[in-house]
Amino acid sequence: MLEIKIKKKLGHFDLIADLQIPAQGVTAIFGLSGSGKSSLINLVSGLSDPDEGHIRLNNRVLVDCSKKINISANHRHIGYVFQDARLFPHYSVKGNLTYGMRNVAKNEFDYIVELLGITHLLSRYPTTLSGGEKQRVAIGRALLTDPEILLMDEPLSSLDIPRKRELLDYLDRLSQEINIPILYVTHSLDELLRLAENVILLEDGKVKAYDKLEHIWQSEVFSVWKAENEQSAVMNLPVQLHHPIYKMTALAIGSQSLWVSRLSENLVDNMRICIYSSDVSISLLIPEKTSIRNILYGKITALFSLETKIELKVEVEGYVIWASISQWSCDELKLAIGQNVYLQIKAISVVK
Ligand SMILES: Nc1ncnc2c1ncn2[C@@H]1O[C@H](COP(=O)(O)OP(=O)(O)OP(=O)(O)O)[C@@H](O)[C@H]1O
Repeated sequence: MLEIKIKKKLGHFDLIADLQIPAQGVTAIFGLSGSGKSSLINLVSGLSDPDEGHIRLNNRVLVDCSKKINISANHRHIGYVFQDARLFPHYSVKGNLTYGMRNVAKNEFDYIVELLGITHLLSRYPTTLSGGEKQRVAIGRALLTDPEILLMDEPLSSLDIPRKRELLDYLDRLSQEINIPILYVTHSLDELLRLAENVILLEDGKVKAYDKLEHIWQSEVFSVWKAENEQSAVMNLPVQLHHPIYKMTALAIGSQSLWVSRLSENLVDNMRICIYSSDVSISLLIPEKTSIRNILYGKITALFSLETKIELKVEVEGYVIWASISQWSCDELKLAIGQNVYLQIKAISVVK
């Protein structure tokens, strides 16, 4: 566990955080430019010092202002990946990887190098690598120092979109396979959806929210980040079964099922999905003889009237799904809070 309880004066505001971050999975630090994201992880890495408070990693004090303890950055056992790879230009990829390497057996080295897809690059020099390849080497170098936590400060921000997607795939795999917690700074919704389990939402140096991604996504404070005029629901659902004939997988939403495309043959326990309100319509009777596979039963819990449409919040066995319909349909069906309805879901994006 990483415990952060600090105060730090930053230009026109104070950065204040009181957080307990789990010792596994990806915790994203999310917020507008200038909200204090990099400053927060710089305090953890030891690149800067808090004015007040303490930071502990797995019960080990990294810094404690009241006790005047401040462990230097190289002794914190922390891996850091910056926006730019910062490789040593005069060392080969292998030289970069082994620089600062600690407690790593040969088979572990091979495993990390393979996981990051850089085995074929070992004898190359940084100037001959693409941006994405450089970042993969930088991640490998950080991992090979045997860190207790990996800090990543917008590692994809300097890459073009195809390279971003490619590296995102590696990061996704990495986060599932390695047993090191990752503190990941980003202001990209794509990266958040794909990688984060927990999210720290920063605004002007203050923690506005800290919760599981699925909860943050539904929260009022997060609404400004989502597409204007369109609601969406993100859910992490357990896999129920794979269709024996069609490449579809059923996910359990309480006692009901949602069918989604099966993206890979790998068996996973859970899948994260996103459903946009524009893909959901409402029926008062159970729809019959329809091409739509996903029909759920739920209860309307809120109704928001927008300029051109109505957004309905529907609760399905504890999960929230949004449906977007016209004022005309809403009036004709006489929809109201507390009413039970069938949701017809036309499309579901499988996030991971
Ligand atoms: N050493 C410093 N002295 C004064 N102000 C600072 C210092 N470091 C950071 N700041 C200010 O603190 C605020 C937060 O900066 P920080 O780089 O942490 O934000 P950020 O959320 O990481 O932004 P970005 O997404 O643009 O990287 C900014 O207004 C910045 O100008």
